[in-house]
Amino acid sequence: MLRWVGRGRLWTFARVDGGSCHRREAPTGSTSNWIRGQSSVAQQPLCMTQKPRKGEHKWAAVVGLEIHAQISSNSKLFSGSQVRFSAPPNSLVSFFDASLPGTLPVLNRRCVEAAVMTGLALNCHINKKSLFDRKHYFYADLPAGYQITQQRLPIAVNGSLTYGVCAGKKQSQVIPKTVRIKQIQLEQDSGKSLHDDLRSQTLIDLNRAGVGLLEVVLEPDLSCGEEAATAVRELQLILQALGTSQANMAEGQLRVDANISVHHPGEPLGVRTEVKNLNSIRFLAKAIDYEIQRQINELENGGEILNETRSFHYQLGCTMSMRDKEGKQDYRFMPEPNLPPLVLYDATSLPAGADPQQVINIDQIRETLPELPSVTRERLVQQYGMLLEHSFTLLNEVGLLEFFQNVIKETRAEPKKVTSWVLNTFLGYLKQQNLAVSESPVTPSALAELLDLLDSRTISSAAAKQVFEELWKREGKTPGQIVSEKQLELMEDRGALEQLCHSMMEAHPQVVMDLKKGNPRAINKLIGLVRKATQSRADPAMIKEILEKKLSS
Ligand SMILES: Nc1ncnc2c1ncn2[C@@H]1O[C@H](COP(=O)(O)OP(=O)(O)OP(=O)(O)O)[C@@H](O)[C@H]1O
Ligand SMILES: [Mg+2]
Ligand SMILES: [Mg+2]
Repeated sequence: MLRWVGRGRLWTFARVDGGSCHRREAPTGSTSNWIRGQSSVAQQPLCMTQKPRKGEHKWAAVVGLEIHAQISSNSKLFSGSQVRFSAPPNSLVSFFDASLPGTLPVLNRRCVEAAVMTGLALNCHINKKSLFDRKHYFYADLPAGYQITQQRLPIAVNGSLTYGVCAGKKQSQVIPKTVRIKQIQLEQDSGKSLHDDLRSQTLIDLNRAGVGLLEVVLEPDLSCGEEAATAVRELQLILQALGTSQANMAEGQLRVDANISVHHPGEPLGVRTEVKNLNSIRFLAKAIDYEIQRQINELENGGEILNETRSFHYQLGCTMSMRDKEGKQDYRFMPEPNLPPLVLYDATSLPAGADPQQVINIDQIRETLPELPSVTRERLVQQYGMLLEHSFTLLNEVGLLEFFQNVIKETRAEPKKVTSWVLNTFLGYLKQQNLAVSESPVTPSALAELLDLLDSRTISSAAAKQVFEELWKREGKTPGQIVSEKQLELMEDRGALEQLCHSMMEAHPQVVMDLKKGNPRAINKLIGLVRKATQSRADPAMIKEILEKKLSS
């Protein structure tokens, strides 16, 4: 472990016991409910349909995001060191990553292909020639004193990202929105500083130093935390579908800087603050909404907004100033002298007889683009007749779409029935116990078998719920075994059911009276009583038919 003594000043290389360094826990938090309005009542975003708070109507908020996504690649952007999360500190560091003199960068082809693929998926123009620059700043986890990035001429520009925000009474309406993408640039990640406040020292881990990043810079088109959260979630799904980044925020593979300002509508944009390193979608939304409100309050009280960098304190739920009010940092950008321009080809420019191993062909990458989340949602709506908001839920929960598709493959039940069981019952149980899809005790095959039993009218839907509950107990029994052990088969004996209906009517003359007086709810009461008596084994439709016949005779 490298030790940085006296935070911010001197630093020396020293070896410390491997076990003495602890990863600072990244703020976690479920991202599962991100689309359903994250903001607390105290921090309502301006863009929502609720009544604005006092003073808010005079202000418009502007949000622009810089999103850093770690590229899924076996090795780093300019060195052959492995890329792996949670490896022992400083075990994945080449001489180049540690900036030893005389080492030179060698561009990783995979990272370039990932950037092109992401650019194409985000409707960007891919620059056939892009350049690398050095961005200088001093920090202990940046051993070279500069980061190689693409400031002057990035690999992709002028794209767009379309996402859907839920609205309406039950949030069941999906409003499509688009945010422009200014550029996507390739750059190196920095190392990690691990602050040990007890011993007043900072430990440096260079495993992350030099990992390839895609910086996606959005134009300031967003207007509140919820919009930002939804856009980032969509980008996350796109990156995961492309396989260009695992984009797991809890593991720091996707980090967001949020630039925020407020202004009076019709007037120029206000001064922006930048809230750095937000690594949970929930906190991103919270931080933005807090910061918007803070700026409004500040300006309403005669104060001014400083162009400063802030951090979000996720326990207190507020943003705090990180750096001095010294204006914009001078990064002393300069061309990277050790890297030539990055040249890409397409059908129009590919030299005849070019070795495919030596060139990167944009058209070829375009052909390998997989189905993107927006297309998957449309397909789900078309193929299975589900509501658009249901397709959103299926994609939002990690692994849920795959689970759904596996159930569909194995069951004869109608897709609508499968959708309802997966989204209501299955997801409901998962949420209640805070489990991920991969941790579910119920497998797709088990649910498919259960739905088949329901479809073939072997069991009633109430009995199916009972079977599901049993499956959830992880006792290793199949739905068929549970049904026969608990004798849950639908009651086929019509004579016995008629008898039961008869005695139930005799035992509850008041309900029968109510029914005769025209109270439509009374029949449900009788059906309920009969079903209870049969432990939900009787078909409610058959009970209803028998009762109606008896009542009219
Ligand atoms: N007035 C504004 N209010 C809110 N966001 C803004 C405003 N002006 C610009 N932005 C956003 O700020 C971000 C600027 O990012 P960019 O990478 O270009 O520069 P930077 O923040 O100065 O540099 P760095 O990469 O060092 O953070 C963009 O996402 C842009 O949309
Ligand atoms: Mg930037
Ligand atoms: Mg910035």
